Amino acid sequence: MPAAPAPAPLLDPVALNLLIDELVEHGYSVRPDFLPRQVIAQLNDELTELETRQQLTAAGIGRGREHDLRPDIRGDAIRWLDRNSRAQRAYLEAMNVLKDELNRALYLGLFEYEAHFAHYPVGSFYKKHLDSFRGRGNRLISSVLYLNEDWPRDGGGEIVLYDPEDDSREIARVTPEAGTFVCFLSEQIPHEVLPTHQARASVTGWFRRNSSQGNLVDPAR
Ligand SMILES: O=C(O)CCC(=O)C(=O)O
Ligand SMILES: [Fe+2]
Repeated sequence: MPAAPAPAPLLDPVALNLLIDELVEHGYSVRPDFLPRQVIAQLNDELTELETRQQLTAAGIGRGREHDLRPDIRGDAIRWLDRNSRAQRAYLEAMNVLKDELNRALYLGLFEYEAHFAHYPVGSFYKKHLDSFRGRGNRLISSVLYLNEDWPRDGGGEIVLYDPEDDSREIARVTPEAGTFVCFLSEQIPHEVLPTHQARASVTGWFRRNSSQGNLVDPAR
């Protein structure tokens, strides 16, 4: 019996290498069409369904006890991934492959990935921020996967990345088009989400290293 053809890898090895090179050289990477279209479409359907059923929660800022709702700073609604669908598992599997590659190339000692769906309603935004405070954070690499197909030119909602040395200097502006994957060094790259003129769907996640302080393990969220 002829051997069954090997399934296509979830991540294209060439794209993976480009991502690592860009991350090392610039501190960020932008990769279009990073995952199979089907996975993106299923994640988008799942998020639409969660939104329709009102299963998303207004996002806040700060972690643990310092968590606070601040609609003047961020206006998205989120839900953490729970591996409850095939698409989520495919996505998390791809992030696991990426984590191993990052560890191999950058010796980061990453061992955990956390991610949530995010829905930005029309008019919402996320003001300029860092995902991790210098020295204190354990989020090392941030990732965003966009889910909206055919994002219009005037749709707004771009992510803007800024120079770590001068946070008024824009270094990249990316349209949130389905399949585009953005990642960057959490402790270094200030970024923001510009006001969106369309409902905007994404999966945001972080590769983390868990740092214990005394007996306290950092709260994951
Ligand atoms: O959705 C994006 O483009 C970025 C979101 C973000 O910065 C965050 O959730 O921390
Ligand atoms: Fe962020």
